[in-house]
Amino acid sequence: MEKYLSQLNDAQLAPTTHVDGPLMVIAGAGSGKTRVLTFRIAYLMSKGIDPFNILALTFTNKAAKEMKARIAQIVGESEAKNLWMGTFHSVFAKILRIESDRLGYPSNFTIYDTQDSERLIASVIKEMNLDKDVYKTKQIRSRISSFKNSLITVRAYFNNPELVEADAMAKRPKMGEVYKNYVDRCFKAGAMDFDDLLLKTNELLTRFPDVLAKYQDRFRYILVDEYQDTNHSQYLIVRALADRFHNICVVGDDAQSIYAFRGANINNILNFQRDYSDAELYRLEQNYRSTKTIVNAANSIISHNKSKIDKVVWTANDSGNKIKVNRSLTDGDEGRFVASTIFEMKMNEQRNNKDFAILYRTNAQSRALEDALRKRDIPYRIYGGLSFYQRKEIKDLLSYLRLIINPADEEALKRVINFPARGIGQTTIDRLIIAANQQNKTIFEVLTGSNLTEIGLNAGTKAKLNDFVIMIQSFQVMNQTADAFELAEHVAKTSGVIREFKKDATPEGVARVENLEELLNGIRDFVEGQKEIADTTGSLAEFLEDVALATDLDQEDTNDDRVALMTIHLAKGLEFPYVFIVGLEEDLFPSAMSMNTRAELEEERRLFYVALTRAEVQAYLTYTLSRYRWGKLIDAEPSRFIEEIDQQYLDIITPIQEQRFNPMLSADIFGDVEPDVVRFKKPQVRKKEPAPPKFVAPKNLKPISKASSESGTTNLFDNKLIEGNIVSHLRFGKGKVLSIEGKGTDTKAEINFEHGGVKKLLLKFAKLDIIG
Ligand SMILES: Nc1ncnc2c1ncn2[C@@H]1O[C@H](COP(=O)(O)OP(=O)(O)OP(=O)(O)O)[C@@H](O)[C@H]1O
Ligand SMILES: [Mg+2]
Repeated sequence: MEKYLSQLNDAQLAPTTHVDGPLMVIAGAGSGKTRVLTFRIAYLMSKGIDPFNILALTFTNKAAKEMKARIAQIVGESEAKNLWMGTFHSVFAKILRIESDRLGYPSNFTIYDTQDSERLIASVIKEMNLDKDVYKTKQIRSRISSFKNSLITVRAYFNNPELVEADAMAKRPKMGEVYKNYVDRCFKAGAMDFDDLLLKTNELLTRFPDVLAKYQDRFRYILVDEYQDTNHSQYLIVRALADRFHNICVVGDDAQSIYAFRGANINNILNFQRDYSDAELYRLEQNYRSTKTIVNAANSIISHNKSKIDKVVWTANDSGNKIKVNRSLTDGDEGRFVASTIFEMKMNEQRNNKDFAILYRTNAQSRALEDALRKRDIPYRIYGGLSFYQRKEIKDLLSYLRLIINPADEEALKRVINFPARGIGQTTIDRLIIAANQQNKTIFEVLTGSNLTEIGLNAGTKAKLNDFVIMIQSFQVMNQTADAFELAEHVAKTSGVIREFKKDATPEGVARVENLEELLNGIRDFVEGQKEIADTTGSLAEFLEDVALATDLDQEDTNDDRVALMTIHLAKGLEFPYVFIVGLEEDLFPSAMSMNTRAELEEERRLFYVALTRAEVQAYLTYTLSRYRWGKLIDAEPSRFIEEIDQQYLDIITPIQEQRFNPMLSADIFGDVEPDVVRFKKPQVRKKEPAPPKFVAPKNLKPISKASSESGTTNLFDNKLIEGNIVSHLRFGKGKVLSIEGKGTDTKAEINFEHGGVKKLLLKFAKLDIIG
């Protein structure tokens, strides 16, 4: 039997080695569902199934990457890279590009992010002369999003009197027209929003039976992780694709369904056996992640939910410490408690920053925590929130790049036509939009093909517009030969974007310029990465796709040593030795907005279950007696969830801060929390199975030959790089050379990197330092 299969228990082995026919694994947190999915893919490949025929859908791109790296370790990189693996959005964006002409879209369609969609909606509302206090952009966008996720097209909307009436009742009688205009404008701009990526895939598969047949034939084996959180649109796609071979494997946990508010439908689990009458159902019961205390406490919490599939979760791990519950006076105190506990644990237990996660219900809670971590010099990273790519300066430059690839992209054009200011006013832009609407053209087409005098523009304005068009066209010409980095750098300079931000000498302005430089670095990295990796091509279009589909968890390199801060929603599927769940107060968690019905409250409880089950060794629950919310200090009450946990698993910490509370001391590094509150015994957790053979660089290795100059490319193919060398790479970190093949400028090395797994690099491009 394959060696890796010995890393599974019998219950896990059964679904892993189930090859043909539908199967579903329903099991509690930490029981190895994701592991089963990963190993099953390796197993299918070992049975001769072509990786091109396997489609695996994950919750984040990061999860897909990790899964692929794990599979590569088992079956080899060259095989693993042919798997179709990623989020629903990224996989189907790829397919939509291939099939775009069927739907009348260009293959270089832009993907609008939430911000682009909101801007377009705001623009439509303004053009329609509607009251923006009634037609609120965010509300309209989320309504359109839910239409799309329920596959309610514009036509279906108008054919549905209930929907029309509901909007009339809500004093938004023009909702349907706003929806229609928004959809038309996206289409004309050659743009899809996130929800379109699913909606259009459904349209593609229903309207074109030959396309459906093609992908049914391609994806003979389909696997879906976190199945409990698929929405209706995703469900239909999966069902259509699996309809021919029925080789569909879904894994999930109804107790972790936390996206109902975004349309996730728990019935997808319940209906699985109805859809596939021969479906095999597997259950896993043993949790490998957490201590007995955590597993039992989580079980006691979820037992309060009425609607659930009953299941057993137990663990052979040690009991571990009780869950610590800490009360603070204010959110500032809560932050200080968390920071000093982490500080102490690092000192006493030699823990790393990345062993800790702080989970909260809402992004707004991060500020107090950040302040406290900063005071203790504890490095942290916030996931979610405004991502790098949504910052103003970044979007400005990206909009130029988008326009090069897709000149129809209306949002990109509106963003940069007068940025940096070149004397093209709002009236001119409004006239252009009207002309484009009347002539059924894109704005760029109006600019290049129309008689601009006819639409009332004077000679001066026309000259300015002409300069703009010529600039964009010159970029397009350059795009045919230059790589994405050369082009982006040229655009940043020529367009004046960098110059504009450099004028601003405030710290904010300086930070913006740094961010732009960071973006350019990122593009350079991307281009070099593409050049290095054999058999791939890199282009500006590919870079933009990467950016558009980056999810909140995918940002930057996540391997460095930092405390993780994120909302519980984002933490799904992850695990950390130490987990703080903060802000456990009524109206915050459970959220005040989710307590109207039992169903909503049960979803909050599942969210709490997800949070608690992220912890491997120790969980902390914290709440405060007062908290700043909506700009004022309000009294808070402990969350009902704390009471609902079987109390034998809790250790209520004496709230020493109250006795010692003295704001003057709060900056004192040891002054705010009594040390013995946080000096815990060494947790006795059963050592888990040996970690997969991940490369770990030997400690204290000093570079012995610095092969690369600061900026130059290393010519390592004529250096004597040999198998077994330890090398260091800018992006992938340290790695070990597994093998070398080819000669001269074609020399390639297969390297197992700390960050990024096994990669095959062309040495003439690879920037490597030999360090051992
Ligand atoms: N048979 C096993 N032996 C040892 N460790 C295991 C085994 N099965 C799973 N694990 C480990 O237990 C942890 C939880 O596994 P995994 O993440 O696959 O669970 P899951 O069911 O997907 O959890 P979640 O519901 O949170 O997504 C991981 O660290 C995994 O490596
Ligand atoms: Mg999982």
